[in-house]
Amino acid sequence: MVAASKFFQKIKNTVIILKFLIENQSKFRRILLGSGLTCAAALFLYKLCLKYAKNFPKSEPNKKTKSNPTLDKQFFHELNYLRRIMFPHLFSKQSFLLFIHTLTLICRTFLSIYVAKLEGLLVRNIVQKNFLMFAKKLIQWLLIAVPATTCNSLIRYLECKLDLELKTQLVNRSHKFYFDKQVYYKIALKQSDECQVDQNLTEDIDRLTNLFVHLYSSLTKPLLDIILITATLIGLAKSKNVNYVVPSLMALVVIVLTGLLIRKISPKFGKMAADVAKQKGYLRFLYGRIQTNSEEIAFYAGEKTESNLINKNYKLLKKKQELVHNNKFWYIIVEQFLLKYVWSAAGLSMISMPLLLSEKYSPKTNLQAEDEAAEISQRTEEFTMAKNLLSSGADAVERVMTSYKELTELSGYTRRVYEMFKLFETESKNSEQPIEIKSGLESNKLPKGIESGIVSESDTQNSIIVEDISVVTPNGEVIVPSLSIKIEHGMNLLITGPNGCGKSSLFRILSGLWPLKKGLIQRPKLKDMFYVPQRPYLAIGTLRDQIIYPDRRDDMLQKGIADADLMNIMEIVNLTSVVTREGGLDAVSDWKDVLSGGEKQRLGLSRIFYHRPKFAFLDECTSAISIDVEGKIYHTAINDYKITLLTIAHRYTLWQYHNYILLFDGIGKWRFDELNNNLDNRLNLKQEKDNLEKILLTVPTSKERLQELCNILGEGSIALE
Ligand SMILES: Nc1ncnc2c1ncn2[C@@H]1O[C@H](COP(=O)(O)OP(=O)(O)OP(=O)(O)O)[C@@H](O)[C@H]1O
Repeated sequence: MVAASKFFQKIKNTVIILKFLIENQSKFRRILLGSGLTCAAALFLYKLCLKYAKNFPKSEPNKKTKSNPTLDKQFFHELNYLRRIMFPHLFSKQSFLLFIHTLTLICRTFLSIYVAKLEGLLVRNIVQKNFLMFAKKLIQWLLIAVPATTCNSLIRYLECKLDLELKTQLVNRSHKFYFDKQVYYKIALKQSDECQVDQNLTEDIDRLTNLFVHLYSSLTKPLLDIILITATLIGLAKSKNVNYVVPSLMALVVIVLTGLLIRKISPKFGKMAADVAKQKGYLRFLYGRIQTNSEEIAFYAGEKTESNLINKNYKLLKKKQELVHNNKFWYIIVEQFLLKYVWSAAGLSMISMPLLLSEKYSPKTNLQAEDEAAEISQRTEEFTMAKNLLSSGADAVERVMTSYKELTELSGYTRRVYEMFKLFETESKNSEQPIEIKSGLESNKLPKGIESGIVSESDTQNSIIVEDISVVTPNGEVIVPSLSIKIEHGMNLLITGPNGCGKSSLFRILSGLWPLKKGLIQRPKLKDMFYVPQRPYLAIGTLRDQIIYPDRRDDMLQKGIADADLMNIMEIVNLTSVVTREGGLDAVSDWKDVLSGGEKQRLGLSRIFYHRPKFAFLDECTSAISIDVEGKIYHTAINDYKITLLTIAHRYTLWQYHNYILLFDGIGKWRFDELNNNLDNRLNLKQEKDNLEKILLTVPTSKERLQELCNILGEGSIALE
């Protein structure tokens, strides 16, 4: 109680001193004193908040070496990179929309000033009881509402339109990169939680353009408002011969100090936004995996493991989002205190100052009652107008300041989208394009100075020539150091060897999916080579689309192929019953789920009869097909369609359709032999080898059992000696 009374006594004394000081100073000194006190209070507040800012909940420390997205040089560089995509040139549609948007924003500002003036006149006429003028101004007020509301709606419409246009620009450019030179595949190879292209392509681009357009409006219009309103207020003060320098300085000091403070205490919203987006992307990736592998997971009853993983990651996302909300909670308290209350106090002081302190507005003793009424109404008009203008100005400055939060958020999305484009660019640059040749290329004529391997392709090439190539995985692991083979058209090649010896990798290199690190490949163009994997990809669309993939119906018609031809193909692969069952070639279904494993493989094989390539790479694509249908397909492909088959297979039943064999030993060596002459003999030897392998594999367990029996019987054994 004693302390409280002492505190109030101190305040009372300070007020008395201040009152004394104010009353005994000239008006100019009073103004100086007022602004000095304001500055001191602002500085005090600044220091207080800085102290508080030290205890501000900070975001988690960044474990990675990568810099956090903030408003630095890097951010402006990244934004400029994206700006060049969003606004391709000065006279683009996007620039035009931005121009119109800016014009509308300018119009809106002029309208605001006009409305503030009109409101002042309305109040003046009320105070003067001038009904006629009041009614006239009221009609003017209603009339101006028409362009004002149109302007407001137009601003929002143009914002949405611009947002959509900018998004389209970014999406188009990213699709161009993504699908060019099979960048999507190269990115999938390095798929990690660092690289979330699907999240980048959908949510991040969306948020980026939203924030960009929103920030443009909430920065341009307020800045324009500030300039025009300040000019109008100064003009008003000048016309009334009122001191405007001190209030302006006061406003400047308050704005700068609060601005600095807000910047200082602002948490790293940019990094937080990027973290949340990344975590969302990862969660999305996990959900996607469950959908893709639902059957396998269901067979294993792996729900618990999967749900644990998802729950764990959801908790992480929740934690990251909570961090943002907690930071926003504290930040908004300080922001609102500074921008709403401190500013209002400063604004009220600024407006009242001319009225309270100016000589012009001091009460005059010798005025007539009528003159006094006129002066009061004029004062009211000016006060109302100044108050309106000032509050619009304060709103504008507040919007600029609160944009800081969004600006840091924008930096987060800018970083993510920029990094996605850079990744696309890098992968696209790293893709080696085959050299197109008209006649054969010999290794002794290879261009000098090229360290990687060379792939050459031509329309007339009727063979696949592989000269001293290395089979190297994208991780740089050498599987086969040197391989040289020549496959002429008509030489059906069987490729075999243990798991992981590089069979499929050879196909990947021949198809250009993996880069060739060493050696020379001469091959036909990709359209003359067709790959059929063990699990064929089934596209979204009709049954017809599955057979002709990746062609579309238009391409099919252009090639002069009719549905009847497709039905013939279905006959070869024994799928006519499926066409009938599913309701014809136009039937649409989720083919991945409605077809059996064997049906999917047969559908995958039907594509070689549609595309009729020179060479077909068949990668264990008949493992689920019955032997008779497999035979029919191979027979038709080789004899009727003259397709040269390169088959990876472990099944002996397929040997008979091939005349050459490439055998990998699994430790980097290989053998290339003719199969025709000694096929039966070779098959017999192979079977004998397999049988012996089976027997020898059981030897250790047989020995153990024999030893046990000897122990029980108390006898010895010659086999154990
Ligand atoms: N995308 C990849 N990135 C890195 N290494 C890979 C990739 N794909 C395959 N490999 C590795 O390359 C090696 C050869 O794989 P490949 O698929 O060619 O084997 P394969 O001979 O076809 O085996 P299988 O008979 O089991 O299909 C394996 O050790 C495998 O781990």
